[in-house]
Amino acid sequence: MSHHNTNTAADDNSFHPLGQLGWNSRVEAAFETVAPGSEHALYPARVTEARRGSVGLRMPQHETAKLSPRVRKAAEADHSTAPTSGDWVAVRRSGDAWLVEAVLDRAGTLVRQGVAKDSHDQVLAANIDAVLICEAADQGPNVGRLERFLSLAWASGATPVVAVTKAELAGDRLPEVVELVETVTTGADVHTVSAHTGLGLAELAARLRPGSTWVLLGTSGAGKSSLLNALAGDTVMDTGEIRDDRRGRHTTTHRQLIPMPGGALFLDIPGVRRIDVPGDGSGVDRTFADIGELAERCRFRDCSHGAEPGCAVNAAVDEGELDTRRLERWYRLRREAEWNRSRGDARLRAERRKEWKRNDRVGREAARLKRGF
Ligand SMILES: Nc1nc2c(ncn2[C@@H]2O[C@H](COP(=O)(O)OP(=O)(O)OP(=O)(O)O)[C@@H](O)[C@H]2O)c(=O)[nH]1
Ligand SMILES: [Zn+2]
Repeated sequence: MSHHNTNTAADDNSFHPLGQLGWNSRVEAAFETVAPGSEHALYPARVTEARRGSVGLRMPQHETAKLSPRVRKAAEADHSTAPTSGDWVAVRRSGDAWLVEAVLDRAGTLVRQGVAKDSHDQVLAANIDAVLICEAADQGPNVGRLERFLSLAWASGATPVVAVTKAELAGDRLPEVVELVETVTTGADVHTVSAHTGLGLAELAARLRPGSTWVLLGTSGAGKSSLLNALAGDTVMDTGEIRDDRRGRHTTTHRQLIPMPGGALFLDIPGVRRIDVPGDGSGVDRTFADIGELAERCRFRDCSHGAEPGCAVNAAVDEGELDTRRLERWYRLRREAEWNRSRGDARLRAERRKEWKRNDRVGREAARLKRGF
């Protein structure tokens, strides 16, 4: 397959030993903020896999590193600071082992909100530039699901790109499917592709800027693995049939940071299918930017788009420019985002209360010892 890169990298890092892993001037600057002040010799590395208490790394060779006491403690206090897939870290040698001394400042992060009351937000992937959202042409499309993936992607700070996969299976319905997808993908580009026929692959490959880091989102069976294999021109991921047939990984090496021929990288992170809307609501706002624009034209600044006069949102619905179902989904996702945030706040409050109680106890204990009884 040929690869045309229409976009040029902001800085050419192909000469750098870590250039193949997405090293760039931003990461270099982040590294420079921790390295000189350290008493140890520090080396930069990229996390490919987060495990319990340790991480898999590329530097550029594969290594495993444990967390330094400081990084471990910080992670215990705030889970979101734990090194995660895609993170750049500073490591040092300690005997035979590598130790993660610092997690470098992140750019885009894909965050899954804690679901249980006491669970923390989980950073699924760090330093991602783009999210490729896959939606199969023969299964809907499910626009509500797409909006959720888009909200998550926008909130990450990365650029979402939508792939309508398995295009050839939609037959005559394809234009209709793509049109429907486009009604909910304001601001995101849509590519119609087929891993089987090769349709649209060169155009999509052209989007994969060298050194950029991508994450795949999409429901099970959407064709993510097949698409990645087709883009790579190689079997880099197991696809549905193989998994079903052999109940094991077929690919020779399980690579979590998968290099594409053009120099882009795909982070393969397990368990990204369960999607909750990020609490800050910014992702939802970006996803529904079309409605946001309409709302700006309402007569009242605080219009609730109910029965108010001069409501531009309702006018758009009346004129058939805005689907009421999309409007309802916008309300629902905003409510969810709001709810998630308040829940997060409640959790923070509870944590703080616990900490105060602990400090109180420690203080009382110290006072008791001082009094000598
Ligand atoms: N006809 C056709 N089938 C496809 C295409 N892409 C993928 N498939 C099939 O769709 C099924 C699911 O594809 P996968 O690539 O495994 O899907 P996935 O999104 O990686 O699935 P999970 O790993 O479960 O999330 C497989 O049986 C593929 O062969 C395509 O372009 N055309
Ligand atoms: Zn209004």
